[in-house]
Amino acid sequence: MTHSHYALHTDKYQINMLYAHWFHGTHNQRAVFDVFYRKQPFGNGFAVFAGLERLVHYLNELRFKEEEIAYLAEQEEGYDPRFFEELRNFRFTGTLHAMEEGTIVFPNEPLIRVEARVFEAQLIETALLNFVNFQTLIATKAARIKQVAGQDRLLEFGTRRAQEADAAVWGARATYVAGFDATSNMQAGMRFGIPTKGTHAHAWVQNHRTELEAFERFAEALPDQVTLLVDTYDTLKFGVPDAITVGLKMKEKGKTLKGIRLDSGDLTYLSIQARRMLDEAGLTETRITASNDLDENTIFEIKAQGARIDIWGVGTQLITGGSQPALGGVYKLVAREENGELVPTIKISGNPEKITNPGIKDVYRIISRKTGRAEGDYITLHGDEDVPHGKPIRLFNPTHTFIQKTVSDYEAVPLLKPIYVEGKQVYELPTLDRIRELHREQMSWFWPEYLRRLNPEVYPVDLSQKAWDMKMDLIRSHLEPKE
Ligand SMILES: Nc1ncnc2c1ncn2[C@@H]1O[C@H](COP(=O)(O)OP(=O)(O)OP(=O)(O)O)[C@@H](O)[C@H]1O
Ligand SMILES: O=P(O)(O)OC[C@H]1O[C@H](OP(=O)(O)OP(=O)(O)O)[C@H](O)[C@@H]1O
Ligand SMILES: O=C(O)c1cccnc1
Repeated sequence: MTHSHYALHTDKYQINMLYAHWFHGTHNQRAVFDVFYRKQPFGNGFAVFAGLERLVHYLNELRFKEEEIAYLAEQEEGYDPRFFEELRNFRFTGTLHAMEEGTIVFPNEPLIRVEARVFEAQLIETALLNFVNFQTLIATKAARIKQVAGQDRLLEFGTRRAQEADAAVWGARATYVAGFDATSNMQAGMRFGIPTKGTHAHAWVQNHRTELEAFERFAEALPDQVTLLVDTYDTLKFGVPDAITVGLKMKEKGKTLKGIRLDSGDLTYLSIQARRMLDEAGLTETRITASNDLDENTIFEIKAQGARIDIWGVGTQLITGGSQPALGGVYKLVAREENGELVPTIKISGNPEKITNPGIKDVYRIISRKTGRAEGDYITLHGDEDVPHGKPIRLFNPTHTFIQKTVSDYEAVPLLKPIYVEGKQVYELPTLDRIRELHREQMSWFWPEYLRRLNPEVYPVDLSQKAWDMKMDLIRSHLEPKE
């Protein structure tokens, strides 16, 4: 979990490009990069942006230390030692705009825009994508689970199955951004102020002669926070009756058995039976938690079957991304310095969806004043166009341009916020609770058809006419034969 080697948390090709820029004296030229992704994760209609706080920590701490420089000096590339002087003075001095964490985001729009010396902008690519791709993926998975869970409580249980320690901690934070209620990870709790929850393992029961003895001793030790795991031997025959025995004894002492946890078998059937047994014993306040390889699909299914589950503990499928192990976010050069001016650049591909959107751009969310709902996201050229305020604008799909609509009477909400201006952090990181609130507000801006888990409608993300014209001009200039 150490952050001390942040500067080398990068790919070798970045160092080699830094070196080659330095070698040719072009390292101070400015460059602009956009971060975006192309394909929705999990077939979802949106993603939940996360990773900014980690990125800010990284940029603030980014320095080359002597031991890192010594390591670079050993490399087979044989870097000129004068290059290391440049690295010793390395600081992030660039300007960076980003979406706020918790924002609902869509493919092909800039989530982050980095404008810096190419020397800095190039180095940070790898770490930036590493943070944002992972955290955005996990926040999006959490949002899908939150959507099916409704008012039920959601606990993040994934640490033991996460892809190592950082993923567990920052992943837990990402799930909280998107609506989880608590985590079992104590470090995430302490560092980020996320509520923590815990029941007990099968080992506790196995460590006693009988299940009843195990339950009694656990309840004696933690009388105010007891949730008993009831499936070690036989859930309905022994586990629930033993829990009821303990719950009734606790009641006599004025205490409440907070809950039981089901961790195997048919969770619908077992929860219905367990609820009936608890209610018949008068333990109506005892809540039922379920766990066991759950995800949004099993939770949806189990709820639809009429299960009586109040709390869902979700681990593996959440913290690893389950069916989708990575978000394919990319970092693409959109402008470069030439004769002191920033000029747009493009990456052309045979696949129209892979052609990049050139130039320095802003993103606005167009909110209808009449409905309060988002009509589409509108990408403009920075500084080139008036922010559209009230004037009717035409939204057209950048790949399928015949799909168009005109929108008037709207509010244009800028989504890219200044985070750094010339190396100075100008954005105060919000509290995690504020981020959750922002996320909830944002969800309420969208029609349900864009948010649904299965076959969602595609939300429009459109280029302004000028941004579109620039793209077309650049494509033409690259594809026309040169004299
Ligand atoms: N009623 C249900 N409908 C759909 N899926 C369910 C239902 N109940 C449980 N599941 C899910 O079924 C999957 C596998 O459950 P299964 O019964 O095979 O394993 P298990 O109970 O853990 O087995 P074991 O008793 O060996 O531990 C889990 O992902 C679980 O969440
Ligand atoms: O199934 P997940 O969604 O990943 O949720 C976490 C799982 O981790 C624990 O099992 P494990 O077998 O590791 O330990 P235990 O002995 O406490 O059950 C817990 O009981 C859950 O089943
Ligand atoms: O508290 C729990 O029940 C728990 C925590 C982590 C993993 N599985 C279960």
